[in-house]
Amino acid sequence: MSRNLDGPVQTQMAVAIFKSPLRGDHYHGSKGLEGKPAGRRRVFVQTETGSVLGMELDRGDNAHTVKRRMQLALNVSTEESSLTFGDLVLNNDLSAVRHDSPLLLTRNHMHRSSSTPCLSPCGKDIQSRDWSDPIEILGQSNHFDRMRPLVKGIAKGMKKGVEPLPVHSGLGGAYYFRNARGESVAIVKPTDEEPFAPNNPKGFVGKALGQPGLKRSVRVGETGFREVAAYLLDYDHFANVPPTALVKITHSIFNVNDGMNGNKVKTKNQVSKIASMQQFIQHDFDASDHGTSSFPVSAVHRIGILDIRIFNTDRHAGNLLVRKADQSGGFGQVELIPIDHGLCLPENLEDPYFEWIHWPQASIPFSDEEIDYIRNLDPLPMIREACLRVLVLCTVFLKEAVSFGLCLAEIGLMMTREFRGGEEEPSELERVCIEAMRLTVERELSSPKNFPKAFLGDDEFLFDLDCEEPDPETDFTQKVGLGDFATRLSLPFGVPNGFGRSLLSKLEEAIIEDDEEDDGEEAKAPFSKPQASKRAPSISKLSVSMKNTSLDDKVKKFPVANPPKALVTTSSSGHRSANEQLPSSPSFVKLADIHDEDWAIFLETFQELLGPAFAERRAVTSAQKQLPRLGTSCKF
Ligand SMILES: Nc1ncnc2c1ncn2[C@@H]1O[C@H](COP(=O)(O)OP(=O)(O)OP(=O)(O)O)[C@@H](O)[C@H]1O
Repeated sequence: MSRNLDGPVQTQMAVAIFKSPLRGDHYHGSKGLEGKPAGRRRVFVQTETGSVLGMELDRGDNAHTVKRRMQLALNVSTEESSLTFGDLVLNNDLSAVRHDSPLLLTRNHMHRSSSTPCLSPCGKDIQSRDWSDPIEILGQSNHFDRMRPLVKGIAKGMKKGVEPLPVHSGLGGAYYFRNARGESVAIVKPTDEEPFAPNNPKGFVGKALGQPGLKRSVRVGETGFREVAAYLLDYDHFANVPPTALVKITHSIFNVNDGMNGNKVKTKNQVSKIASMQQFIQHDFDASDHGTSSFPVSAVHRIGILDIRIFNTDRHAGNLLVRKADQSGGFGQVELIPIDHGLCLPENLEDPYFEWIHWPQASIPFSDEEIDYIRNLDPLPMIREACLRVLVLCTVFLKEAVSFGLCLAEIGLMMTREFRGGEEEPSELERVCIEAMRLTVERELSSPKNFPKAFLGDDEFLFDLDCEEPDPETDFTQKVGLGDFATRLSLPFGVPNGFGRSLLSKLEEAIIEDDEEDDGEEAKAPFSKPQASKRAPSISKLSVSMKNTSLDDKVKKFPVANPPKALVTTSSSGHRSANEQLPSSPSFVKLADIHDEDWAIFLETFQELLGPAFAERRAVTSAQKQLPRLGTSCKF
């Protein structure tokens, strides 16, 4: 991808979700998302420390005028700052910005650390300069209609002085907002109070918005939009995700740290935040408190289908609320409500977490209705490019797996990484991606004119295009083998006249050097733009054959980091340095590194490779005789 993912400054809030009203009644993707923005639009500008100002844009406004208003209203310096709208840096023209969009204002060229006082307002009365209502839904979609009565109810409650209740569980700041009768009706999670975000109230601080967060592939401040994305992607309310919207909300309950060391500011002023707001669902337990055998197969399947599609990295039992269907107290069927989708749609493939993977329900074949639902799915382009690629890939994967006849557990297992001897290995899905990347590269290399595109930006050249004879010692194609899949597929990986072979061997040499240089680098800047020389390594990691993969040792294993749950169990007292605490999960596959022009060919190749991979998975499942026999005859 040509886009710079070196994100803190340039790509903060994934807001393409708001580019288009989503089609309300259907789950097929909308291809033509662009619409003409109106002349007058209101937007919500957030600083990287979380302060938010609503403002109305006129046709003649530009990035400079927005910055100027921010400076006047919040008394922040806007020199050397960038205004961004999702992946787009707004240099001047604001025509791409749509009504009700959140924009982000960040400082350039600044090392952000826990001690960095980023654009902070200096105690001015922001609210007197902000014309917007106490709660405003961001984005226009009829999917948010279900939130409107809720918002009204909360506004009435606020008028009557009903205070929200802070939620003590979880790592992020969260609040139950209540209606005038004092009933909790929504859970609100401000984006700047997420774990490690500047205003986290539980001591997990140390990052600016836009930096890698609890999961390296999910930036701080962007979990809220994922919560909304999960709701919007839950077409037909199939998995039962509670209605969720992004809001701009003003209240004195919210937490503000002093911007330097995470200490809470004592005076409780009204403060505006951008937050996810989700309908509060009355429930009796969560799935960690309850035997799973009473969970309906269809509920598990539906949630699993969503999790696979959105590559959920956080489906632990606590994120499944359980409500007794029979409120009379009988121990009958229950309803499952999936919550907390802030860590779905990572920018790179990670190790997902699917609590349901070993539940017997997940090994029951999909029903006809579920298969129909999956067949009709179409990825909806509505989010940051890198996450969109994960969504597209996972939707294709799900559809193909179901056509092949795999069950939920098999699909989930293919996505899950293995830990051997305390080290992490790529999942089967990642191996297929790696192989597809390799074949894509080889296809590119078979066409000399295209060579630079596979690895480099349009104006960057890394290797001499000389034409040496292939050296069997260094011949990359021989060394890595093409794997069972490639040979079965008869893809055009042959490289004419030794030309590409020579290039490939050079490439591998460069990769090895580069990998050596890179060690440690990535940990520091996981979102840094892949430089020409840095794109290759992720492609090099495809030095695998699919089965009994002999990955190069350098890329094969990564020490297992503490999973995020380890953080959950630690006490929330005291401040956590994000750098100390962040788990370091390796990225074997960076979909964002694939050049735009190669994406389609990669996807096609990926799809072609899936059949053999599914067959292997099926063979493994059949061989696992020790598993309990599961089939449609199981009773739940
Ligand atoms: N829609 C909802 N309805 C009712 N209760 C909810 C809802 N969403 C969350 N909760 C409650 O709030 C708690 C915290 O929410 P959530 O897990 O989403 O926060 P979090 O800070 O992201 O947590 P974690 O750190 O575990 O990921 C949940 O354990 C659950 O009890």
